[in-house]
Amino acid sequence: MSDALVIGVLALQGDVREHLVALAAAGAVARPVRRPEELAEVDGLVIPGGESTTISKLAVLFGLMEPLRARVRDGMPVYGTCAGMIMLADKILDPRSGQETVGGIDMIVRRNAFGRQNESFEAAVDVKGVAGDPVEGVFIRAPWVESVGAGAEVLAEHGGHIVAVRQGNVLATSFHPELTGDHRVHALFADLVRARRTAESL
Ligand SMILES: NC(=O)CC[C@H](N)C(=O)O
Repeated sequence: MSDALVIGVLALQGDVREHLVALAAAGAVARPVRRPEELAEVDGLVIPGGESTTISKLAVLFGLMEPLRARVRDGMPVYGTCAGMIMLADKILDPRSGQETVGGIDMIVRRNAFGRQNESFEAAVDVKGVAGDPVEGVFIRAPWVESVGAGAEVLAEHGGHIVAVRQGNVLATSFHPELTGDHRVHALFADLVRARRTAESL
């Protein structure tokens, strides 16, 4: 087995390329994942921003929904941004009919909570676990987290709303660090993936 840390990006829809670049900058071998066989080969996975209803539908269509749930249950580290955060919520407050999630974080999210596309904004966000200056948060039709259960840890808030959460190896942010050139959140995630791999090989 090679020593390289292999992190996939779910490549059904959304800003896949930006995550591949950010993960490579964080020291991982980054690969797009579209098929269950590709999912089986990665140490960790990013679910990008995009449109959660579309990603959900395509995940079912490509036969990825159950394998995704199984790997998350099994402890594979996963990081979701924006639509990806929605995919990792155990519950959506306002799902489109038939919209499913992978789940993994005991939280309830509200889609498009920060407003429409033209109300997108940037804000400095202090993220627990990211040292130094606040992260520049890019919010694009972003969800927020209405509430978290006991197992989930809030990592950041903006305007009184929860915008970053972690539960075990599952990490989610309402905003898009992959769009800023600041790779500290991806580095934090790569550390999670590395720690999990080390734990597994003991
Ligand atoms: N930038 C984004 O990922 C937007 C998310 C989108 N509003 C959704 O519901 O999936």
